[in-house]
Amino acid sequence: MTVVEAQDVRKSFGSYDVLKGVDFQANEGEIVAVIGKNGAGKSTFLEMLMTIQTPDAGGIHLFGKELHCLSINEKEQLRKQISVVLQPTQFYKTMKVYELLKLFQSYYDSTKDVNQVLAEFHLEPYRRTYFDKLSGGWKQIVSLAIAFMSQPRLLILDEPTTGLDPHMRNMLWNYITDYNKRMGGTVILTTHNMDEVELYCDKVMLLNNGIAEVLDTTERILERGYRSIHEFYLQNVTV
Ligand SMILES: Nc1ncnc2c1ncn2[C@@H]1O[C@H](COP(=O)(O)OP(=O)(O)OP(=O)(O)O)[C@@H](O)[C@H]1O
Repeated sequence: MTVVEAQDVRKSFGSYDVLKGVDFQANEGEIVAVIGKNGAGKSTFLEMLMTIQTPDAGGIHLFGKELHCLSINEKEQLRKQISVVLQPTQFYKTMKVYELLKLFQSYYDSTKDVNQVLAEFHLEPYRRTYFDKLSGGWKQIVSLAIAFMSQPRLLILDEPTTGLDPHMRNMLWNYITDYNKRMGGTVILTTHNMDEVELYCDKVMLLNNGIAEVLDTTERILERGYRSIHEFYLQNVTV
């Protein structure tokens, strides 16, 4: 089943054309990496899938529904099936880990038990720690635990592992791949780490000069003769 489909999506900020006609597709159960250099428009594209930005032209279908045609109410229903991990905002600072999970449990009307979530994510030692006092890695783990409170069909992650040490990165990816396998959930993420793309992602969209220059499986990209996804990136993206 197609979960996300974008056709000829365009977006400009002033005179700067960031996306010049992007085509994209993600199917149920796929882990898809959106890659490209700084400023390529990766976050802008993800924000459209999150329904917080609208394209200037082109269409986006989520779960078979064209976003442009939905009422506010229908959009809200659709958002319930999506979880996102963004950079945490100011308000997280003043809350303890347990309080944050409790808060999102009620926002999402989740049946998940907060104590169970704390145990699953090895967060028990930090339950009374203020979010702001956690290391960058644990902040990301808490953000992911929050995202999973709603048991989403689609998970969108903007640079989830940036700045994390190898163990924390590994832990985060274990949660993501486990969710993907257990629930058949679709994951779309941005990253600058090409090793992670090769290890964990089924599919890659390379954004370059405002278009999706490549949209293919990691397997097929490597079959073209690249020794790694890292090499593929370096050969296809100019500085
Ligand atoms: N709201 C906005 N107003 C004006 N320009 C914007 C806005 N949002 C993004 N941009 C510009 O659009 C371009 C694409 O930004 P975006 O954050 O999508 O890129 P990115 O590929 O995610 O980059 P990075 O890898 O550095 O995070 C950048 O030049 C950015 O400055």
